[in-house]
Parts: sequence; C-alpha cells; structure tokens
Amino acid sequence: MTTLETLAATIMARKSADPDSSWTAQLLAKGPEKCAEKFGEEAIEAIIAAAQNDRDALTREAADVVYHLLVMLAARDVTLADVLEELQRRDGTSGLAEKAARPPA
Ligand SMILES: N=c1c2ncn([C@@H]3O[C@H](COP(=O)(O)OP(=O)(O)OP(=O)(O)O)[C@@H](O)[C@H]3O)c2ncn1[C@@H]1O[C@H](COP(=O)(O)O)[C@@H](O)[C@H]1O
Repeated sequence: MTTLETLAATIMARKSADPDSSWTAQLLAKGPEKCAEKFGEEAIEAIIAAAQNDRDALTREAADVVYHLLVMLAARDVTLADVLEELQRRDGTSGLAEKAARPPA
C-alpha cells in the first residue's frame, strides 16, 4: 500500500473509533460540514504559503490539505479509490480538449 492508501484506510477505520482515542474520530464525529470547513481552512493556509513562496510551509500545509481532504471524503463515504478512478478516467484527456468539448453555458 502507498502512504496515501494507508492514510485513507486509517481515516476510514476512524469512522467507527472512539473519539476520545483519535483526533480523526473526533473530527468525523463533528459531522461532514465541520470536516468540509476544516478542509477549507487548511486549503487557505496552503494558498498563503504558496503565495508567500514559503516552500517548507507549503509542504507542511499540503500534507494537512491531503489529510483533511481524505477526512472530508470519508465523512461523505467517498473513498480514495473513487477519486483515483475519476482521475484514471481523465488520464490522457487534455484539460484544453475537455474544456473545448463542454456544451455552451
Ligand atoms: N495526517 C494527520 C494529520 N495532519 C494534521 N492532523 C491534526 O489535525 C489537527 C488540526 O490541526 P490544526 O493545527 O488546524 O488544529 P487545531 O490546533 O485544532 O486548530 P484550530 O481548530 O484551533 O483551528 C491537529 O490536531 C493535527 O495534529 C493530523 N492528524 C492525524 N493525521 C494522520 O491520521 C492518523 C490517525 O490519527 P488519529 O485519528 O489522531 O489517531 C495519524 O496516524 C496520521 O497519519
């Protein structure tokens, strides 16, 4: 298993864990909306680090973003495999080609 897969599996397992024993379980117990809010906060911190060109901070904040993304997904029963499948489906399709093929708004 990759580090990401191991982390995703740990987070999924925390859905049935005692909140007193785990930060992830505590966050999940607060509900999907709170998990989404926390992801948003972490994303903003990553944006700030990127804007300030602080490489070390951006690396740390990106790790927080990935962890909180997985928690937000778990809160809504979306798995890492679901996301990887969607990325796989897109593999080889240029963003430019995809955008050009969209129906007019
Ligand atoms: N990757 C992480 C991870 N990244 C960040 N965090 C925690 O996320 C919390 C949020 O960070 P903040 O600084 O934003 O938290 P805060 O101090 O509560 O901030 P505010 O709420 O005051 O804004 C902190 O307690 C961090 O320790 C993480 N907690 C857990 N993991 C992974 O999840 C696994 C399971 O953890 P537990 O569920 O705690 O066993 C661990 O083994 C790790 O692999």
